[in-house]
Amino acid sequence: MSRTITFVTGNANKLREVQAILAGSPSINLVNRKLDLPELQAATTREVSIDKCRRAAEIVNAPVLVEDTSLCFNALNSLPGPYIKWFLESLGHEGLNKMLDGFADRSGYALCTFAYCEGPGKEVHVFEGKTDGTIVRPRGPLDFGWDPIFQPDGYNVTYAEMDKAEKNKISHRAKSLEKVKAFFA
Ligand SMILES: O=P(O)(O)OP(=O)(O)OP(=O)(O)OC[C@H]1O[C@@H](n2cnc3c(O)ncnc32)[C@H](O)[C@@H]1O
Ligand SMILES: [Mg+2]
Repeated sequence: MSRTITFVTGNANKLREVQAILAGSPSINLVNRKLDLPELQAATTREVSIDKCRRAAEIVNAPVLVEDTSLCFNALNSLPGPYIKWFLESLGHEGLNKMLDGFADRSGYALCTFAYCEGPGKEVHVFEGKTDGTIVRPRGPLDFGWDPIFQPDGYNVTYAEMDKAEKNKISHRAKSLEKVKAFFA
C-alpha cells in the first residue's frame, strides 16, 4: 500500500535529492508543498524538526514530512549546527573556512533530521542520519549550499564534486531516509 505524504520544504535542492532517494520506494507517494516554515531557535536539528513538523501538520492538515539539516564543526563543539543556513548566507564558503583557521581540527559532520507526523496533534517520529567529514576550501559546482566545502570521510572529493547519485548513496540525507523507508515498509 502506498501512502501519500506531503514533504514540506522551501528548498528545491533538498526536494530533488529526496525524490531521487525515494524513487522506487513503493510504500511512499511523496508530494511537495513549498513553504519556508519559521524555525525554532534551538540547539539541535531534532528540536527544530519536531517543531517544524508540528507547524507543517497544522497547515497541511494531512500526513507531513519535514527535514532540518545541520553542518557541525567539531572544533566549535558542533556549531554552527542548525544555524548553518545563516552562517553560510552571511560568511560564505570562505568565511566558514576562516572560522576554523585557528584550529588544528577541521573535522565535522552533516546531520539530517527528518520528522514525520500524521496530522495536527499527532505524535512526531524522528529519523536521523549523519555523515562525518572535513571542512575544506570550496571545490566543485556551487549549486547546493555548503556542498563545495564538505569532504566526506573516505573520499578525496567534496559533496559538490561527486556525482549526484554517489552523494545520494552516502549522504546524511540518504542515511536518515533509509530509516524513513524502513518505518513505512
Ligand atoms: O524549508 P527547509 O526545508 O527548512 O529548507 P532550508 O533551505 O531552510 O534548510 P534548513 O533549514 O535545513 O537549513 C539547512 C541549510 O543547509 C543547506 N543544506 C541542506 N542540506 C544540504 C546538503 O545536502 N548539502 C549542502 N547544503 C545543504 C541549506 O541550503 C540551508 O542553507
Ligand atoms: Mg529552513
